[in-house]
Amino acid sequence: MIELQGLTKRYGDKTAVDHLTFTVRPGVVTGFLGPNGAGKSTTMRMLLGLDSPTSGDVRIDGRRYAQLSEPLKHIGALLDAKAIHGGRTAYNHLLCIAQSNRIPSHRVGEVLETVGLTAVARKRSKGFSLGMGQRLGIAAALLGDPEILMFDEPVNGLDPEGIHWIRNLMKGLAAQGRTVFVSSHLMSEMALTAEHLIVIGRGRLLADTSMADFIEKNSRSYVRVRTPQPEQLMDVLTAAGHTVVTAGDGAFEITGTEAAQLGELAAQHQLVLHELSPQRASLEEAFMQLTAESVEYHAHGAVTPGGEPMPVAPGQPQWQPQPPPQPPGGPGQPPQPGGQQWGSQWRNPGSGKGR
Ligand SMILES: Nc1ncnc2c1ncn2[C@@H]1O[C@H](COP(=O)(O)OP(=O)(O)OP(=O)(O)O)[C@@H](O)[C@H]1O
Repeated sequence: MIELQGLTKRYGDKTAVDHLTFTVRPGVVTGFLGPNGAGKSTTMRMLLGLDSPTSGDVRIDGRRYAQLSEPLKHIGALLDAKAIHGGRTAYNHLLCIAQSNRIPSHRVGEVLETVGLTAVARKRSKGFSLGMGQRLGIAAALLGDPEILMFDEPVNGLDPEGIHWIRNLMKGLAAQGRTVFVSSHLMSEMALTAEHLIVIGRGRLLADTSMADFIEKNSRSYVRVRTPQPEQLMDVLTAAGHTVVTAGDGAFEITGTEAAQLGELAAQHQLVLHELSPQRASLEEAFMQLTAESVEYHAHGAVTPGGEPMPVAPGQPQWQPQPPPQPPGGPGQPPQPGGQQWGSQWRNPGSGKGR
C-alpha cells in the first residue's frame, strides 16, 4: 500500500505538488493521471526518496522509502527507461542491480523471460529501441519480486503488441494482490487498464474514484436531433417530458431516451428530421474537461488518426490537452445536472484541497 498525506513539493515559487492525500491499494491497477506538468513524476520521485517533500509524508507499507532495508524487494519502479548504462548487456545490467540489492541471480533470467528479452539478453542496451528499453526497465522493477510496482508512462515507445502486453502484465500483477500504480496522460489507455483513478492537475488532487464510477458519470449518452421545424419539435419534446439542450449548431440534445422513441414521436406529429443520432461523450473528453483548468501549457498537439494524443518519448516535448469544447448547455454551463463542475463529485474530501 502507498499512502500520501498532505504531500507537498515546492521548487522556489513553483508548487509542483500541492497537499496530495490519497492511498493506493493492493489488488487493483491504480491509474495516476494528469496533464503534462501536473506533478506526477515529482510525486513518484518523492515516493522513491529521490526528492524530499517540502511538507507532508509518503509511506510504502507504513514506512518511508529510506527506512526500507531492501527497498527493491518492497517496491519496483520504472521512472525513466533511458536511465540505463548503454555499454552493459541487458543481462549484466540486471545482474548488477541484483547483486547490489541481495537479489538471487536466477531472478535475472526469470524477469528477462517475463518481459520477452531473453533473445537479446547478451546484447548491449545502447542498441535497444525505446520499446526494448521500456521492457528492460520493467524487468528491473520486477527483479526484487516486490509487492508494490510503480510505472511512469510505461507505454511510451511501445508498439501496439507491447502496449497490449504491458496492459496484461499490470493487470496480472494486480490480480496477484500487488499494488500497481501507473502514471499516464492518456485517459483512453487508462480506461482499458486501471480499476481505480487518481487525477491531479497543477499538483492538486482532482479525482480519487473507481474507473467504473468515472465511466458511469462521464459516458453521458444522448440523442442528437436536427430539424427544419425547431419550434414545433421543441414543443412536442417538452410536452412529452423531455429536457432539451440546444447545441451550438442549433441541434437538440436529449438525454434519457432512445433515438427510436424520438423518431416515432416526431413521426406522430409529422415533423421532418434531418438528423437522429445516438451520441456518447468519450472518456478522453471527460478527462480533458476535468483537467482543463489545470493545463499549464497549450501547444499544437500531434494526434493519431483516431484523434488520440501521439505517444512520445520520455523527456521529449509531449502532447498537451487542448481546451475542451464547451459543454452542451453552452459556455459556462455544466454538462451535467446539478450545477457542479466536472470532477467535483470525485474530489477526496480528506484532501482539503479542492480546486
Ligand atoms: N527540479 C525541478 N525544478 C523546478 N521545477 C520543477 C522541477 N521538477 C519539476 N518541476 C516543475 O514541477 C511541475 C511538475 O512537474 P512533473 O514533471 O512532476 O509533472 P508531470 O505530471 O510528471 O508531467 P509530465 O507528464 O510532463 O512528465 C512542472 O511545472 C515542472 O516544470
